Amino acid sequence: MALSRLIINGFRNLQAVDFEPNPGFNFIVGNNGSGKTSLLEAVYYLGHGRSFKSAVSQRIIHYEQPHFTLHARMNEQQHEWALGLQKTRQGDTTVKINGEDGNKIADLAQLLPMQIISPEGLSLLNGGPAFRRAFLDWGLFHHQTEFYACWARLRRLLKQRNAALQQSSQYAPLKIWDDELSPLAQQVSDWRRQYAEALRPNIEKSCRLFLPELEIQVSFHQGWDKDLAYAELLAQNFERDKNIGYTVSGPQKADFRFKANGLPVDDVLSRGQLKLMMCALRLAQGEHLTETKQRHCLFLLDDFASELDQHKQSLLAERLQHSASQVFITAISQDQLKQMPVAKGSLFELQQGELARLP
Ligand SMILES: Nc1ncnc2c1ncn2[C@@H]1O[C@H](COP(=O)(O)OP(=O)(O)OP(=O)(O)O)[C@@H](O)[C@H]1O
Repeated sequence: MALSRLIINGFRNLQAVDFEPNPGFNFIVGNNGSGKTSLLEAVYYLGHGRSFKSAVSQRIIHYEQPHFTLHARMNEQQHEWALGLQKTRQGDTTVKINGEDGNKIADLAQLLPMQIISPEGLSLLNGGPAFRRAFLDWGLFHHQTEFYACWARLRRLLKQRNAALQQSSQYAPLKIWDDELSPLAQQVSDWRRQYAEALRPNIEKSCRLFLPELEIQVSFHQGWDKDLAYAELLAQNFERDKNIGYTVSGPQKADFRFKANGLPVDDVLSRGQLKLMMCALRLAQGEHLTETKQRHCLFLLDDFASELDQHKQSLLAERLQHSASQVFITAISQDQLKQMPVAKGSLFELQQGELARLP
């Protein structure tokens, strides 16, 4: 999968960007504040319907514009898609696929599997479990067609159960929710466990390459005692859940933990090592998608050179090349791209939100 044209209007300081990306490497250089991260953020927004930087989409719209629009032309296995997304200051979102309205963000996300490696992305390793659940669920979204609907239904049921918890003094009225909720929770957990297991060899291989000095262990935790059926646990925990006011255990608390030499990675790894581990995980997930679904992720790398020594930079360049994916890489200057195969890709420069192709 590769974007063959990208048009960005009114997105942060990118007033009118229109270019034809290289199907391989795209290097974007520019001074601080020129719009490099914003360009990656725009591509990410198109594939996720949200930013990786800002929780409030209105702040992303150019100060003087009523909306932003993103258009892309995308090719995959001899098919071409025209994708469009517009977000207004009022919060309305329009998604168009091949000129047709009424599509959802999930439809765009399905077409555009992508991985981001950015300074914010370190939260995958040093943030809360929600970031690691999102990592697993990204994989399931692309591997298991029923996952998205099942997880959405489960989340709705949990919300309703939490509201009911505040009103019931007996367990009996909650059992109606729990009878529906339990099999869904069990199913989501089974899928997550299976995916985590399937991904493990890719993660181990990738970590051995990027962090050969460390023994990395990965483990999946489903969010409740694995020897207990979820329905049983909900009934058992009723009093505790009622006192706290919400459902304490379950798939909404699952985690995918990483240890280095037996210790939590966020405690022992340097910042550079954390970045390498993030690269290893993202590349492993992309590689697994290609192996199992014959699909290529798009890779977005913000501030590629920071924290990495030259050897690791060239290792990352090599792995990205090996992935045969389309890649967007930002750097302050061409100097920082010495370890990258610049001659094989396209080089662009951003100056105050204006993009120009360099020879
Ligand atoms: N809603 C907005 N409208 C217009 N400009 C904005 C908006 N939000 C942010 N900006 C500006 O857009 C510019 C682009 O920021 P961006 O983070 O993309 O730069 P960058 O090239 O990645 O910089 P750095 O190298 O410092 O990371 C900044 O000057 C920022 O102040």
